[in-house]
Amino acid sequence: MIIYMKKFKKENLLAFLAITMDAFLTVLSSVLLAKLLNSLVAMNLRKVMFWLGVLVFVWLLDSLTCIARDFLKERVLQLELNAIRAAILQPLTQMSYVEFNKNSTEDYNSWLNNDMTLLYDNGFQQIYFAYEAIVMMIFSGIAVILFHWILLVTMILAAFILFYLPKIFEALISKSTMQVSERANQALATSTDYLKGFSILYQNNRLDYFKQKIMTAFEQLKNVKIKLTLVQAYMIYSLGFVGLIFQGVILLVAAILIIHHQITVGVIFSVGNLAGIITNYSKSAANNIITLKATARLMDKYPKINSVSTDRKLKFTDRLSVQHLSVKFAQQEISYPDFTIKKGKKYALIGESGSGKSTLIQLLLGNIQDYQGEISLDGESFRQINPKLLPSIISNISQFPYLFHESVEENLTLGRKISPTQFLSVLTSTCATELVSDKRNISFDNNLSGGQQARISIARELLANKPILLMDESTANLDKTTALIVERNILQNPNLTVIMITHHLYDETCQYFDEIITL
Ligand SMILES: Nc1ncnc2c1ncn2[C@@H]1O[C@H](COP(=O)(O)OP(=O)(O)OP(=O)(O)O)[C@@H](O)[C@H]1O
Repeated sequence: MIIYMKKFKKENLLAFLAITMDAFLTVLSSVLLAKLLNSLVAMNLRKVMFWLGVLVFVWLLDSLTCIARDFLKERVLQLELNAIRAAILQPLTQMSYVEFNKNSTEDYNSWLNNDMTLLYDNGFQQIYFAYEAIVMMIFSGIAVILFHWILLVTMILAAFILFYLPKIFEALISKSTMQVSERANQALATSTDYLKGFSILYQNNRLDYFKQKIMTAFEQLKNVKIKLTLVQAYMIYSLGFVGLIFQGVILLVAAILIIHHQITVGVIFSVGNLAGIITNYSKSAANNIITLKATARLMDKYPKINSVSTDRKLKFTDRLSVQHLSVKFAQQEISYPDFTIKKGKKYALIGESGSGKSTLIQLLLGNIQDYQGEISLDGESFRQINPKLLPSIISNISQFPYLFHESVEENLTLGRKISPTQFLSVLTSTCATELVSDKRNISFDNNLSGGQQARISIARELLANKPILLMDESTANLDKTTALIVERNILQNPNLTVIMITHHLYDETCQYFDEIITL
């Protein structure tokens, strides 16, 4: 967290300055109370009026400082949180698909949302609160020494005990914070899962089950949150009690000093105030630091930036070969026949359901790395090639297109610069020209047919202009006439090497395949 605070040095400096100013003015107003009370004891109305005026001015200044403090703190807090979000996302832009899948999308979502709320409340805020507590105590200490050194010694003793007492609770709070983060992750994953599957449960009259599943996850979250609050409350209120005892002791010391004419009567007001500041802020500083330490641990789980460089450019010049390839899952082992995919040729991949067609696609994409046998690209083993490089030469069109809730155009370009000629040629070959003429700027919100979505996802991959194209039942959602046109255009493209999984080999397109691989 300190690293992120250092990133915004100037902004933090201003925020800390405003906090310091507020602490100074708060303590100053306490000291001024002594002046006011002493004037009252001396029955001097002019002086009372004067000190009251000064006090009101200090309060006004303090209110303005508080507005500035809140603004500056919030601004830097938001900058820091977004910098952490960027640091969570950065490694994702550099990792392989296998590494990305080590965590679920719900995990990532939870880190970017739930964890940021925890880091905001129990992390960064606590640093600013702790700093506020420390400067309050320092200023109060300076103010107290103006009255009598014995008061300062008593207050330091109180502050010391109140600061170290909460250590007893540290481990418990740390454990409870981690539990809250984990349960929040799980609740988010469950609610996302059941909300996505709402239509299935609706059709099956199982909406009670829908509610019950989501609520069970939130019940578990509720329990750990209550536990965390309870542990924090035990700490805060037991310390509060000890703090009150110390305030009593400090007032007693002040009373003894007044009786012995060591300090004036008016000081009692200020001492009461300053004792309150010191005891309250010393215990809250301890609480802030413990909560902060517990929360900072959250950041350990985020992926770190992988420093392996990926400067190498991968090329496909001749062939992709598979030899003695097999992959083991818990329940079964799938073995593949040997085959060679030659540059520019077209292959149909057929086989019964469960024979391993989609698994082969995942192997060729480098998304499964635990396999036996050999896959090689132009004679180089896949095991020697960084899997992150494979997407630069291989496109994959799945049977289940995913469209972002953006315009059709953005779904096609994904922010890439594409020449109008290439754009038009790809859209024509995928029978998708009408989509860009009519719906180019509409935002996708499940308002396109299955066939339209499929055509957009096919066009999107072709626009990437990569030499190898893997298709997993990609035209299954299209009517036969359109499917035939799209398939034929792809199969007739001499620049593409195509491996097409299909359950229906049409006579019309059969002639374009160079080989049929049967699993
Ligand atoms: N990640 C995995 N973990 C365990 N088993 C898996 C995994 N992926 C696939 N399988 C199993 O491997 C087998 C082959 O699955 P795959 O999806 O490759 O078949 P397919 O030929 O594409 O089937 P279909 O034509 O029905 O789509 C199936 O029995 C499946 O259960």
